[in-house]
Amino acid sequence: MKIQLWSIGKENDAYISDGIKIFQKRLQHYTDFEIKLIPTVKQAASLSIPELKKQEGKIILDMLQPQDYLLALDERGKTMTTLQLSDFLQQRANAGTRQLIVLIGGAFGLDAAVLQRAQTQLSLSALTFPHQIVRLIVTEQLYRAYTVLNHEKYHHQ
Ligand SMILES: C[S@@+](CC[C@H](N)C(=O)[O-])C[C@H]1O[C@@H](n2cnc3c(N)ncnc32)[C@H](O)[C@@H]1O
Repeated sequence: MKIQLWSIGKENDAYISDGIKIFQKRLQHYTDFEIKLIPTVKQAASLSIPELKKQEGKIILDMLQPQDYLLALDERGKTMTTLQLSDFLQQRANAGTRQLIVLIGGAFGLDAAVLQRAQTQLSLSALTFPHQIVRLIVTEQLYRAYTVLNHEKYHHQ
């Protein structure tokens, strides 16, 4: 199963990109993993935040293939333990999902139409994190989940 991490926003700051590189490289031992950054829609004076989110949402919906499984990161979503995340990944692979899109919103979050398209909305916590930090957490958590599936000594209960 291919996993693509899509994230709205600018390039990572150095302190984030160093961490992501470490876990991305490790994760790639287990699965085909790619990160795609989607530039933020420029906030023109006439564009309200809901309009901006809608435009970003349209871009994402156009990028998605009908058969893609969309896992959207949203603080109001459901929480999972690391073991549940591993089970989720195994279930997706067993179900024949060819491409799992893990999506992180921009500064104003994800549009309602995108959240509706998502088969799963995942919350990392009730706290709001900056999207760059979410990129790092998600990459590490995917790596952690794959070490569980591969019985590697990384995750300790
Ligand atoms: C700065 S946050 C956006 C906050 C926005 N005000 C909202 O209500 O969604 C940017 C993105 O990071 C992700 N994010 C931030 N905190 C999160 C959390 N606790 N759980 C899951 N995703 C989170 C979401 O994808 C969110 O769209």
